Amino acid sequence: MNLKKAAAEKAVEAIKDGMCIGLGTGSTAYWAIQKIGERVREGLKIEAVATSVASEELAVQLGIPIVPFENITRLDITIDGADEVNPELHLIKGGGGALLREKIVAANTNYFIVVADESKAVDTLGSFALPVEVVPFASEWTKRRLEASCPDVQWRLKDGVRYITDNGNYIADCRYGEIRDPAALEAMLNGIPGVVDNGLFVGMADQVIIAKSDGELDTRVK
Ligand SMILES: O=C(CO)[C@H](O)[C@H](O)COP(=O)(O)O
Repeated sequence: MNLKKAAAEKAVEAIKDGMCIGLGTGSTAYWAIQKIGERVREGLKIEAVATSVASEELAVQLGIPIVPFENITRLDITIDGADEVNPELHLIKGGGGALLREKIVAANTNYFIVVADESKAVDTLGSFALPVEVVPFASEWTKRRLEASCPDVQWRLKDGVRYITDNGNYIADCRYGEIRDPAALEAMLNGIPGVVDNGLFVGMADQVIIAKSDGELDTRVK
């Protein structure tokens, strides 16, 4: 059974004619975009904004009408994946490098649905390295500031060179081990000059759908 697909397809049931939809990024959001594409081909009338170039390209291929974010005044539902989800529905996101656009879209949506397989459900956030988006200027200085609170900070690489986000920035992956106070850490990191944003999504998810290997869908709401 494809757990990511099961969770994603359940979330897509919430989408209705006339809605503006935020499209997430990653291998779980992929299945949501595929299902939305199928429903659009069957006649569903929606508009969408994407959280990454990759998701936008996929949506266009599938015939989903993409509009510039600036052109819309409301976003009804966003469906996106996560790297970790804790019992309070706080998240780590950004494993796919799209955390900044994902956070902007999630922050401006009326109802943010997170879809995941059961491997993403954790008691305490932090085993997954927290992605922090950093501007290239003085990036080593910013990294040293990150190292003051985190024992293991690594630049994300792609094909042996620094990974560059859709916004032209770097990602520092920060392995905290355990994040006891996600809200405090999120605020502290975003207070460091040179940090654009980080992958902690605190209090943003309205609903989380977790697909379990026994076939059940565990739906949690805020
Ligand atoms: O935050 C993300 C991308 O920036 C993804 O939603 C997150 O990494 C989960 O990805 P996947 O669904 O492939 O496991």
